[in-house]
Amino acid sequence: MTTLSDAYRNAPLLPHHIIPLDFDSVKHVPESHSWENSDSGLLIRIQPQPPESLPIIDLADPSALNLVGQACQTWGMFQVTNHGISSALLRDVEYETGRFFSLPAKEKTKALRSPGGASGYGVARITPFFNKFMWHEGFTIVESPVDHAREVWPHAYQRFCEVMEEYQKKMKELAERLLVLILKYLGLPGEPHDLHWLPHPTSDDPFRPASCTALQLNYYPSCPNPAQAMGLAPHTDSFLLTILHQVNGTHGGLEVLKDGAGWVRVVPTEGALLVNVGDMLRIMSNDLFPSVLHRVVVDKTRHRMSLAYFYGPPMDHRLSPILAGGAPVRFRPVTVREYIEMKAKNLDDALSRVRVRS
Ligand SMILES: O=C(O)CCC(=O)C(=O)O
Ligand SMILES: [Fe+2]
Repeated sequence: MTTLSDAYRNAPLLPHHIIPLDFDSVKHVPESHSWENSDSGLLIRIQPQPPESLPIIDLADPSALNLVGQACQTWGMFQVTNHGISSALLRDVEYETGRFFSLPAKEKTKALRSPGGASGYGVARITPFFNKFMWHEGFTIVESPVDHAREVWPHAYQRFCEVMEEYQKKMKELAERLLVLILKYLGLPGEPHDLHWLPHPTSDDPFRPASCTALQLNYYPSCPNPAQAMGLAPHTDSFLLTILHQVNGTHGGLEVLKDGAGWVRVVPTEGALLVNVGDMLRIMSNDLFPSVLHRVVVDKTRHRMSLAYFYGPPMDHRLSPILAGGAPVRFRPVTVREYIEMKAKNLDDALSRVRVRS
């Protein structure tokens, strides 16, 4: 079985594309992190639209299937309540995430991601595609964080690992529950034999192939001049679904590029989780669902944390559009592994490389 690390091994990163700035040590935004004069023009701040337009869906609502499907189609993003993740578990992951990021830089770098690795501490994986660095630190967990956590806390790593593993387990259940709804909405018939990695409604197959997942802990320190900085540059997520928990109450920081409306601020709803469509679901939906560009802006006085759980099919699964009603095929088949490798080398161009018709 191939793993996420195998897919990244062919696109190793340079050390300066892994080690974050020691944000505690700077009083001004250094040139390396100032997007103000960058030619990308990404920093244009468009007046945010009213936040209430992003759908909030109660998963206990009998019409959840249609509401989720429609939100995927119009926004590619929505918030969910009644998601089954306890507030105690959310508090625990927030605490453990904060415990890691509040360590001195020297301690955090003990968990540094290796150049060709998928997991560990480091800058955002999209960094090499931009000529400026982001106001961000990340910690990626693929399955168990134990190897890296043990480097940081040789005698106190267990709690961190237990909490992160429990959270991933619950996130996986939620992702699969959402995916079953979404695939039904797309008109997928009863028991598709090529999607046997999804849970069966009545019997659990112990030999079910492992889906490809990762948990990304994000930390955005407060910034002396937020207008110059970029928390996370615009990108789309690669996998089928991302489930995002935004920590720090309601002040937000995430913005989504909405067709015709510009950058719209996503204000977190207390207790809700945010779900967004990734490129792989865009492929499976034959372009019906957009995988939307999103970015993060930073704040002068408050740091922000978020936890993004990425869920995809097993690495060897061949993604191809589910066709209802004989629509023309928009994407050629591609394996999960091929797509992740393409994205690691081409970022925004990856999707156009599998597109056969626009
Ligand atoms: O921090 C956020 O709100 C967004 C994080 C994100 O987009 C990601 O990790 O891919
Ligand atoms: Fe993202």
